[in-house]
Amino acid sequence: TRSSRPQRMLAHVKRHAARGDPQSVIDAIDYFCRHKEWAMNVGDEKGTILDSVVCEVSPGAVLELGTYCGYSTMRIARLLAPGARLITLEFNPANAAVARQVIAWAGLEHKVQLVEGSSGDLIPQMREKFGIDSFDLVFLDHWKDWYLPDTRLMEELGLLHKGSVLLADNVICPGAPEYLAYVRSSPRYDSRYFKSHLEYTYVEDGLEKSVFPGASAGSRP
Ligand SMILES: O=C(NCCCOCn1ccc2cnccc21)c1cc(-c2ccc(F)cc2)cc(O)c1O
Ligand SMILES: [Mg+2]
Repeated sequence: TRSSRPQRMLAHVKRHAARGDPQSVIDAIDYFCRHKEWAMNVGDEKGTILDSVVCEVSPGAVLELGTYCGYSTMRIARLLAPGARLITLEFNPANAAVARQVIAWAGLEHKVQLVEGSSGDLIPQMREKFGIDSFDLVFLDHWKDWYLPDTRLMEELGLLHKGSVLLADNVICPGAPEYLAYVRSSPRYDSRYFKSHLEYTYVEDGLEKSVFPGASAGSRP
């Protein structure tokens, strides 16, 4: 049967990127998506904003919701300090299989734990299964209408601490209106919009960065 777009992307990576060189894998995917076939990676423009937030937070524990082909996974993992951990969740097994190979080609598999399944099922298992107490950074890039319920779930499970950062992709396109309204209105978050463009296009999109000031914020003194 005909190959999938992620499979063609992986073939392009293996042909054009150097093993063990994350930047060359990132560049190969950006080239593929800009000049051959568009794909929904966060991309180079929003990617530099992601990079700057990762460097600012210098997280010990990161959760990524939405691996897809592993592009943002690599952007984050290549900037992590030794010993820091990135857990990434992917719902689609075929995409997960491609992502594992992309991450391995970049030589970043020892920094990344890719878990297949739904965030709603896996987030409640973070402590028991992965020994995670809380996350310093969460990158939301999965189903856009799941951003808010999953954020509420992480709050309720105590997986966010004072200063935890939520960074959400696609808050304009495709859009996450209920999530945006929540993080921008809740006294529980200091939220800021980084205007950019939908990956590899001129359409507006952006990232919303929301800092969790602590569970007590917004409750009665
Ligand atoms: O849809 C998008 N991403 C989500 C994928 C499924 O994610 C499912 N998924 C992955 C883990 C996971 C865990 N639990 C549940 C669902 C879970 C997405 C879409 C576009 C886009 C923009 C314009 C268009 F014309 C067409 C598409 C751009 C993006 O940057 C995106 O991220
Ligand atoms: Mg996205």
